[in-house]
Amino acid sequence: MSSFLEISQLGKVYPTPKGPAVIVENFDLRIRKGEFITLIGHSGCGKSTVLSMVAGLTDVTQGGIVLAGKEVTGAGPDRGVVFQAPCLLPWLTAFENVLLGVDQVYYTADVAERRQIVEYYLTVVGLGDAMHQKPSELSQGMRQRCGIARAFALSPKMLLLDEPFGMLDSLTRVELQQVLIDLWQKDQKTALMVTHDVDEALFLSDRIVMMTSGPAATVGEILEIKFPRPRSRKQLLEDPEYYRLREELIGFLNERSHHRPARPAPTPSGPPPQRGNASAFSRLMTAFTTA
Ligand SMILES: Nc1ncnc2c1ncn2[C@@H]1O[C@H](COP(=O)(O)OP(=O)(O)OP(=O)(O)O)[C@@H](O)[C@H]1O
Repeated sequence: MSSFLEISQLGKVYPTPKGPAVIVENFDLRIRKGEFITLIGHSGCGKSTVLSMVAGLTDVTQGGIVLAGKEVTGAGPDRGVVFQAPCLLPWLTAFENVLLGVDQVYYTADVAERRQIVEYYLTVVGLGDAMHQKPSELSQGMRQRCGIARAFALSPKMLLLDEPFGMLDSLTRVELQQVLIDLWQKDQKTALMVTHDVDEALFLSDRIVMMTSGPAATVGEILEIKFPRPRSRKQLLEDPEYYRLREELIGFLNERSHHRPARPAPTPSGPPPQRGNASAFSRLMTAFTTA
């Protein structure tokens, strides 16, 4: 398979007062152009650390990352990052926040073209009527819509999303999953996203990468999600295959993620998962039935 992103033998060791903590070890993953990959695993296993190394925001201790044939050595506009909370500048409007990056990336385009790009993405994410409001005048969901618009407007080669819907209520979460996947499909982006939510992963992904629990977390299993696109949530929930895949994911998270050789390391194991998978499913079902 030809890879767009190649993560090879990736490792991360953090210095701690008790000595070096091996967080991620021998993490190998190849992602094709246009794929949507989610990373799932127990809280504290190292998902964000992997994403952050791909974003170039955290140094790599071992191994390497190659994006579109070029080694990742730091952050850059070829990777659009969306975090749980979209760091917007509070004194600028949503429009100006997105324009800030667009001005840098499309510096050869004229002003009207740049404004058109910003307006287009803010409208597509549903902020057409609120684009001239400041972050303090926007709801959490609207701010996250702005963060998504900003990431896509910069036309990155790859989208990196770290639990982008983690702070949203279930209805908004479901709405924004749809916004994200529609944009991803339209712009034909390659995406790597961290999530705790198995239903979110099943709805969005081409493949779900299950990470083993730390210390020294790595790729445990990879699940292929072959539901046709565009996906309808209703159809997924009526498909027995959905529940089989869901069982497999939960089974891995409950048991198999721990079944790896014990490795003495000075790091404490992470805290228990913040969101139970069963409750994530209930939230999704509630969102459906109340939508
Ligand atoms: N700068 C750092 N220095 C030392 N340890 C760190 C640092 N950053 C993260 N860690 C540790 O690395 C481990 C993995 O953290 P990370 O945030 O990548 O996990 P995660 O799987 O994304 O967690 P969650 O699902 O809770 O967001 C944790 O034990 C964390 O405490």
